[in-house]
Amino acid sequence: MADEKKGFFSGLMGKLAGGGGQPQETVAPPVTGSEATRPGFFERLKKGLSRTQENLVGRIDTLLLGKKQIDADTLEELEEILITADIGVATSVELIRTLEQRLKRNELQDGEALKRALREEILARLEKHAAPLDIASATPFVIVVIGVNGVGKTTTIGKLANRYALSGKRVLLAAADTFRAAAAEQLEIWGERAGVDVIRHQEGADPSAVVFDACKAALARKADLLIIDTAGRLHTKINLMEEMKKIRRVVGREIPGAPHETLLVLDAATGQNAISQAKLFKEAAEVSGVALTKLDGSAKGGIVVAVSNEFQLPVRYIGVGEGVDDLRDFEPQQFVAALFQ
Ligand SMILES: Nc1nc2c(ncn2[C@@H]2O[C@H](COP(=O)(O)OP(=O)(O)OP(=O)(O)O)[C@@H](O)[C@H]2O)c(=O)[nH]1
Repeated sequence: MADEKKGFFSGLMGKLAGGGGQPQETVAPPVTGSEATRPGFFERLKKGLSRTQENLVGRIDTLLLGKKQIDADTLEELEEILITADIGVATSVELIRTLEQRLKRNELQDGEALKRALREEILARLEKHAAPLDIASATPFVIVVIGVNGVGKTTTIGKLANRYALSGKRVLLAAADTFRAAAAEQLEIWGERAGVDVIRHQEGADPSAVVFDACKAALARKADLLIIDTAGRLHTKINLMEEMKKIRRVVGREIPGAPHETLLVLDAATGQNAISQAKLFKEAAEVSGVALTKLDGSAKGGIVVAVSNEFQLPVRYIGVGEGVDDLRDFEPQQFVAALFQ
């Protein structure tokens, strides 16, 4: 990690520990530096995915080493690798069935052909559900962000705010996670950095009231994008459903057609746990897209495939680091190229 990045995060933590009254100078300068001094995103993606690459492609290479011929046993062993690389049981079985067909058609002459076929099949599944968010499709475009604690929800909102503000969009943030004061404070710090206003109330306030004010403010200030941070907790499914219903009702009443996106943030490093969260949140909260964080340093990047194929949820963004420019639109071609480098 770059020193300047550490500088920002210790600054941010220091500011949080010291309470909200500290002067703004305590926040260190931009996190990631310019693109000129950092490797390009594809390089960072490749580096970030290196453990997943080892866990998946590395093990496939070992399996294929010295194999003269691909047969049913090879595919059986491959299935086990796919499952343990967090691609998910259903998707792994589906991939193997397709490869079996290709084997029967004599399309898998050797290891290279098998790898190529697997890459094509994974890409086809990712592309089927890929759909980058077009925030210009409505004004203001409203994103409600949900996800359990610690998955990188606030960081993701901060990165999005920064990115869209930099591209000239008028962005507004709403701190509707009113359960913890720290959540709103953290959001404000990201807001300050991005030069974006944050609508917040006191700790313990009704999240819907924050949402109501934020919608009014977004309309009055002619915002292009309103991002709402919610507690989105999963105490019980009923609780979450009720909270989300209320928020959606308020948003929809104030801004017809909104929310345009209910974005679920998942921590890729939690593997199967993230898969369970996707299932539960999809049932309870009408999730329309996913941001997968912490792909860097995780061996469980296969869940990108599981999430989109099993739950038919578009992966909108991927996070490959703590830096402000470490969150990007998910691009299947680029992802698969980085994985099968
Ligand atoms: N390595 C890495 N770290 C990340 C990424 N995204 C977020 N983080 C880190 O994950 C930690 C948790 O992020 P938060 O944004 O505070 O998570 P949250 O979901 O808002 O959590 P609460 O505030 O507790 O609800 C922070 O230390 C972030 O810097 C990522 O893509 N890669």
